[in-house]
Amino acid sequence: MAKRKLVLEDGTTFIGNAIGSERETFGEVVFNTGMTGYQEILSDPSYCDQIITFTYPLVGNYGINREDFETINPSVNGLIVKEACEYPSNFRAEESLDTFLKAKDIPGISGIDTRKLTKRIREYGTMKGMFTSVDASLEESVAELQATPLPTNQVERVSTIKPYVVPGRGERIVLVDFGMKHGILREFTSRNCHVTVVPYNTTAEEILQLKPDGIMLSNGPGNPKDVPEAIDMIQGVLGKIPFFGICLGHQLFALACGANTTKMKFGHRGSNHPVKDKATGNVYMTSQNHGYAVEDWDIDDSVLSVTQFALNDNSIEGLSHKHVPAFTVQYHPESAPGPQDSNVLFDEFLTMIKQHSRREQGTCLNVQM
Ligand SMILES: NC(=O)CC[C@H](N)C(=O)O
Repeated sequence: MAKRKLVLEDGTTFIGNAIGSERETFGEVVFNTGMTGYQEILSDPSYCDQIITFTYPLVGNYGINREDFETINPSVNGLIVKEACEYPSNFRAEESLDTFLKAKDIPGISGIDTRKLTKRIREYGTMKGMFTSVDASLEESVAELQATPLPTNQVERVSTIKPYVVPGRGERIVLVDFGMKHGILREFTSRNCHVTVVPYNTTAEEILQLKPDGIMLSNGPGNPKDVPEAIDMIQGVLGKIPFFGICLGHQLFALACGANTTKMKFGHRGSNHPVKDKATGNVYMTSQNHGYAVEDWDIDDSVLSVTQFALNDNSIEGLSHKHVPAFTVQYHPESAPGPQDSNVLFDEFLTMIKQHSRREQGTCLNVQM
């Protein structure tokens, strides 16, 4: 098997086996602690431009199937694993991990000590890294890594270019696609909603013209501050239509309400992050994938309530607006992959929509009287 080298910007090197495509890539190296779900994770557009290392030592054992993609065009820049299974065994498997990586032009490296790599990232924070040939000069690679900034503006690359409709007989939802996981769309279609998926830069006026009952702000890659058009849009529709936001959608909602976001040291990526709901005291196990978080110290508490927080580091995991129907979570209630403890949030959103429309109708009746 051909060899490949992973170089980090601090000069740490790992030599392993080349898997996937031949491409020599560069990206932010992040780790995911999920024990399963590699297909969903590799195809989650929120990982655009990043190189993912799995802490679970065996990846690929149940292959790749047709149903579990979060998008069919993954934008991840690389994969790092301890052991990549060559011969998957599962009734749903249609191809091996390596075949999939080659078909999607994603390079990877196997056979390295992913625990050592993860400990390094935990200690120093996420770092830039690149795949090179084994005999490439370390000095040159490190100089290149240090001189090359991480890419920005990923949302415009992964969002849909044109709006499209998935018809249904229930509530009319406008789903703003910042790099949407298809799991979010599936949650609405399974509840019979009529979903219009729109590009990330759709304006408030364009959304209002669609007369939605509710607006869903999707997850997405990169820094929320790279998407100012979405912040304007949110300010333009807030209070007119009920809102629900997930992950990047949560961060954009916070920015639109005057809060701030900041980059975390190494983020939250995994399938078992405990989150506590302040009102009920319930703890949910959640699926997470984020490198930014809403800062808690400058939230205007006359506008926003912090509804949930992470038990691992106390960071903000949920927000709701104090005066208008809008709430958001930092984690992934659609799971895909991960536990489904918080899936009920989609039902709560549909209940919020019904209550809002009853209130609006009540207001109209009062006006007529
Ligand atoms: N999954 C997401 O939506 C991620 C949001 C954002 N890109 C972050 O890393 O924090």
